Amino acid sequence: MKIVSAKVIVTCPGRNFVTLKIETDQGVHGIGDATLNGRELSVVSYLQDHVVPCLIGMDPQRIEDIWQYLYRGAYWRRGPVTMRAVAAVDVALWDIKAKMAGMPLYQLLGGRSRDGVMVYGHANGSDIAETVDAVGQYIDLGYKAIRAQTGVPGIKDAYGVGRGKLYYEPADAALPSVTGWDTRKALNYVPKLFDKLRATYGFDHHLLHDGHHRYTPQEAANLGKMLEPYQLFWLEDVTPAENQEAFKLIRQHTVTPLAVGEIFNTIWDAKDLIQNQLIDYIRSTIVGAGGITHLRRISDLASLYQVRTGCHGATDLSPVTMGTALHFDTWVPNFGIQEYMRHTEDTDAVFPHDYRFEKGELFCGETPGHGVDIDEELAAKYPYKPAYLPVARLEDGTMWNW
Ligand SMILES: O=C(O)C(=O)C[C@H](O)[C@H](O)CO
Ligand SMILES: [Mg+2]
Repeated sequence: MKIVSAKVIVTCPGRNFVTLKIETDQGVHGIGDATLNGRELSVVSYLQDHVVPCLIGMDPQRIEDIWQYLYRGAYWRRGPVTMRAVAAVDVALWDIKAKMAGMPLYQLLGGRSRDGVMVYGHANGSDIAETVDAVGQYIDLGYKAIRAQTGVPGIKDAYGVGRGKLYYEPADAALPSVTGWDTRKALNYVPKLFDKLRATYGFDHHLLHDGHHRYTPQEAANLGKMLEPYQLFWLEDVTPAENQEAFKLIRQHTVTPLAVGEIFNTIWDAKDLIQNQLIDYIRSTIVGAGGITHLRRISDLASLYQVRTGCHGATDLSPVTMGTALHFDTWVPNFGIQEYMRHTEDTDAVFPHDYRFEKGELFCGETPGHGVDIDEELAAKYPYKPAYLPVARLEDGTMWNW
């Protein structure tokens, strides 16, 4: 069996997506997601110019060997661009293998560990009252777990506050828009949100919050401690994870569960945090961390330390990643939760899929493969549009972490 073509498809049905379609001499094709939000074309070039020429003629059944070829063989390892390209190939090959076997992907991974996959949605509002209402709407939709982000008085365009109700899309301008940040204001305001949420809705639902890399370790520890009475499911990315020692300080001061890893690319980014039991949930997902082949290694390491998975699932991860992640979540023994930001109708039409939402859970389908395809004719109607993630500055103009 041979790979006869590998095509990179860029489409923007409301936001940009990069998709790799691999075709075989047996007429079976597979697709993988390669989207890197705000830096999409770098992965397009990596794939088109440097990966596709190597793939033609290879045996698509040799998933592990091709993974090693692309990872070791490049000499330059890791990084978001490389690992997204590797992920796209890997997922397309798993899709092909599962189609050839006539099985939904979760069966190939080892079969079902659960019926449905608990997801969390994103509730947000410009202030506490609006966010409390938004959380109520998610509860009404049947969600069991909800991430709550609020605008903070005095902070311009605080992280996580969208414009529509169920949709949130931060990559919104042809050049990065400038948002603000003020830790003091956030530390005074965010705990009040969770106080109000628990007073309004009680403790039956899981609540989550994303610090989006904004706090110093000491501030993060303080926030975690202040949030303890509200029993969060997790506090995410509360400080940047480049310096993983920082998490020791946070851990010493709070029992609020910690989640990290949506910007990690490999097991090497996560290894120390996991082995030192400094986090409770690992956020890496299929497209970010080298596909099924590599994410499986990360989750196996995590399982040794009772760290559970919490795959990233923002809108910049295409339905291909979502569908694949759901097969992974359905199998993975140490599953925690899956993030679920809904895609727009236009996106869903470009990527026909068989997963479905019901009562706070997502269910992968039984179609052979990962259950997601691309309508190339429709995709061609939505040409690429430059769109950047915002940047953040403090009040005095200092650059901060968005
Ligand atoms: O979904 C989350 O938790 C995020 O932090 C979303 C990220 O900002 C988004 O994926 C960036 O592209
Ligand atoms: Mg996040």
